[in-house]
Amino acid sequence: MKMRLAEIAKALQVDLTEEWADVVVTSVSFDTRSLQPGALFVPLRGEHDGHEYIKNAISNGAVATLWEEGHEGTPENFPRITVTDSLAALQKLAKYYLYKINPKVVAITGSNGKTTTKDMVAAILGEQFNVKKTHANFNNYIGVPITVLDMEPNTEVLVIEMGMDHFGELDGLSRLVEPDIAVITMIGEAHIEFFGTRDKIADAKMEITHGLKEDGVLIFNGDEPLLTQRVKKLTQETVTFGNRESDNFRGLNIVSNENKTSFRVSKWPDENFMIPMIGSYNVNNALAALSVGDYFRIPVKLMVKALSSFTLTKNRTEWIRGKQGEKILSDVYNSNPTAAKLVLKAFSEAKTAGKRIVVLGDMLQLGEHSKEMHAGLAEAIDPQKIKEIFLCGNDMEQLEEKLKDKFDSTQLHWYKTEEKKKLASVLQNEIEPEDLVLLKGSHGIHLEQVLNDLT
Ligand SMILES: CC(=O)N[C@H]1[C@@H](OP(=O)(O)OP(=O)(O)OC[C@H]2O[C@@H](n3ccc(=O)[nH]c3=O)[C@H](O)[C@@H]2O)O[C@H](CO)[C@@H](O)[C@@H]1O[C@H](C)C(=O)N[C@@H](C)C(=O)N[C@H](CCC(=O)N[C@@H](CCC[C@@H](N)C(=O)O)C(=O)O)C(=O)O
Ligand SMILES: Nc1ncnc2c1ncn2[C@@H]1O[C@H](COP(=O)(O)OP(=O)(O)OP(=O)(O)O)[C@@H](O)[C@H]1O
Ligand SMILES: C[C@@H](N)C(=O)N[C@H](C)C(=O)O
Repeated sequence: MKMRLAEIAKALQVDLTEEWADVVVTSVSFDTRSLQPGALFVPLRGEHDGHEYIKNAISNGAVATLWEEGHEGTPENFPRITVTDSLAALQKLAKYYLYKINPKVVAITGSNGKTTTKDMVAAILGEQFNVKKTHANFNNYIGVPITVLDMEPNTEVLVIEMGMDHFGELDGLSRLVEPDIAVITMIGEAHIEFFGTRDKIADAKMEITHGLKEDGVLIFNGDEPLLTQRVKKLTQETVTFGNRESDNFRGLNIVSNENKTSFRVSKWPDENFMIPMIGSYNVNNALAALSVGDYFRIPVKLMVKALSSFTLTKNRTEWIRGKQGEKILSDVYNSNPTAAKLVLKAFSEAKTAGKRIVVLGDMLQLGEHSKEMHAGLAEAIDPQKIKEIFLCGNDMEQLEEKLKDKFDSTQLHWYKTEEKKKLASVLQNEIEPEDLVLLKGSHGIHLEQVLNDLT
């Protein structure tokens, strides 16, 4: 971006000291640890208050800052815009910048598959448009405005991931970006602790349509009755993807192995599609992305090409070579029952001359039924396929109990969350070069620490 402070102050409808009017901002940052020279610093509150880091911001090259009125430590003689609430100002500035750049907006949500679908959509649209996509998993009330403000002036399409774990969050994000296309990948159990039922998760996910333009489109998983029921109330056009005869984009002839998944699509029966990743469930993500590409009239041959070589954000079923030559399937960004069962089943079919070893971390935010949901993973763990299991976290102890009749004590290990180092050490001694290792656990369990010990 390139905006004068005078323009930013006008967008925020606040006063500005005249001498600072021509200061030019080229980016916006809420974290001095990654702030780039030329940035407008936006102090936000986490465990600490971002205002404490103003000196770091200045030394790292910030040219101006937002500053909440009444805050101590005001940086005298440093360009600042005084606001009531810096987070609200960040969101308001994002809204202004979005209108200024005026891209088409594709908003993506769902219990699983948001990031994967976002990456696929960006790859497909990138064949013919200047695309800005969400960085990593920046998908909330901070991440979305930061993504908007990170757009280049020539951005034609904004592909934005939207996450939520409470009612009202997607409502706010949707009204902020006013999507032309909204995508709901699926309804699972992620964050069910805060909703109680999948039914209520579906209600929350439908909030993504609250800002959807009247001539916009909702693209959703037609295999999900919780969605097919709810979309009937919409005035906007709807498009479905999935595995039903009636779906606009239906997956066919799906063949998946550890490195790639090939499939066909009902709309283009003569085209062979391939995604360079394990897991037939990822075909639904690809179908959602193809639905978006079709809306933008991307030629199918370009969509085939884009999907065959797209770059997936790290730690989503990513194969990594371990120290001993083993292959590690890293799925450590997050976990919930649907995702865990699906990746366990896909991993169980991966070819190997050695053992398949599974490391499962707790699935967080599952609420009152968490323990039984953890035990329920047993249905996806076949002792004929999985030779050794390492479990990490309080609720995974339920799964250990459930598996004791299938695995003996040399094959089944449970550790507390804080014992990851010990888990990694024992695991290291079990691993042989031909083995495959799956790592899957919630963000808060931080299995990436085990991954780091193995690589
Ligand atoms: C407010 C904030 O910036 N938090 C980030 C900060 O967290 P922390 O509490 O450690 O901040 P501090 O107390 O250390 O610092 C306070 C502020 O000062 C800044 N600062 C600090 C030190 C310094 O030297 N310089 C500084 O400028 C600092 O940046 C703070 O602003 O740091 C963490 C580590 O980097 C960040 O992780 C944290 O970011 C939070 C989590 C955040 O929301 N970041 C967004 C950009 C984002 O989108 N993050 C996503 C994850 C989003 C997510 O969880 N999505 C959910 C669904 C939505 C749930 C919603 N209810 C919610 O609460 O988010 C999902 O399921 O996907 C990501 O990073 O992946
Ligand atoms: N369509 C899908 N259905 C079920 N599980 C999926 C699907 N897509 C991905 N997954 C599983 O969810 C994991 C996370 O995928 P991805 O990061 O794309 O989802 P996400 O919705 O962004 O997740 P999070 O909200 O945790 O960031 C994958 O590694 C895989 O295990
Ligand atoms: C990424 C974050 N919002 C999230 O989903 N957290 C899970 C539940 C966790 O803390 O593991």
